[in-house]
Amino acid sequence: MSGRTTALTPPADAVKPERHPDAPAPGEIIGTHYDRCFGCGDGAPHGLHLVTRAGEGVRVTAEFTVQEAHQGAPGLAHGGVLASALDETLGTLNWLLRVIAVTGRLETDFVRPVPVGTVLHLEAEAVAVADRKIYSTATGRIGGPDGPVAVRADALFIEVKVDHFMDNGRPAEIDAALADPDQLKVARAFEVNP
Ligand SMILES: CCCCCCCC(=O)SCCNC(=O)CCNC(=O)[C@H](O)C(C)(C)COP(=O)(O)OP(=O)(O)OC[C@H]1O[C@@H](n2cnc3c(N)ncnc32)[C@H](O)[C@@H]1OP(=O)(O)O
Repeated sequence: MSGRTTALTPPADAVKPERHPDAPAPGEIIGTHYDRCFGCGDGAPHGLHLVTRAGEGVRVTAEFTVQEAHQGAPGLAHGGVLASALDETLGTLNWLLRVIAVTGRLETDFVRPVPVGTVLHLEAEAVAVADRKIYSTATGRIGGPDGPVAVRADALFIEVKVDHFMDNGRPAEIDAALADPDQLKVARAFEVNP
């Protein structure tokens, strides 16, 4: 039984999120948006290396294998790492909406312990939009995509302008990302859909 805060209940005037016509097709892998992203980047050695796929509607699925570097208690995944996996999966929904957004609130239930070596099967869905606010929900299952729920989260993402990253990120990484000759990579590093 989970008690959500009112901040995660969509207001009465919220609408159903609409998948953007140019969103990746269902089944398509949504590649990493930034090489050094802890959630999905290949250049983050202890990162989660999450592989996310577009689903139907405004849904995504992802898989994350818990590594030794992700432990909290001996042989068990750290709760913060599991919350990160949920956050990353939820964040990827914004690619399907073609909206730049950041996590404002993330409420996580830890239902079952997750041992090292486990594949966490994640699924997320955007459920409502109200102005700049995007309400979404996610689960992480173990033992297979239809296995028992080990973690779940509800989240509120807030739409931002690209300036959010330019104004607040450390200049060294911003400059390095902007210097990439691959314009697609530059756009994606700042979470702008191509
Ligand atoms: C593929 C991509 C993968 C992405 C990886 C996963 C995503 C992430 O982890 S992003 C990183 C973590 N998040 C952050 O760093 C965000 C830090 N926070 C901020 O920058 C700001 O607080 C920000 C942008 C969220 C909101 O600030 P601001 O733009 O000034 O919005 P503000 O006017 O305060 O709020 C807008 C609305 O959202 C609501 N809101 C804002 N924050 C919250 C919150 N924490 N809880 C509930 N409601 C909130 C406000 O109440 C307001 O609602 P209303 O319009 O009804 O009055």
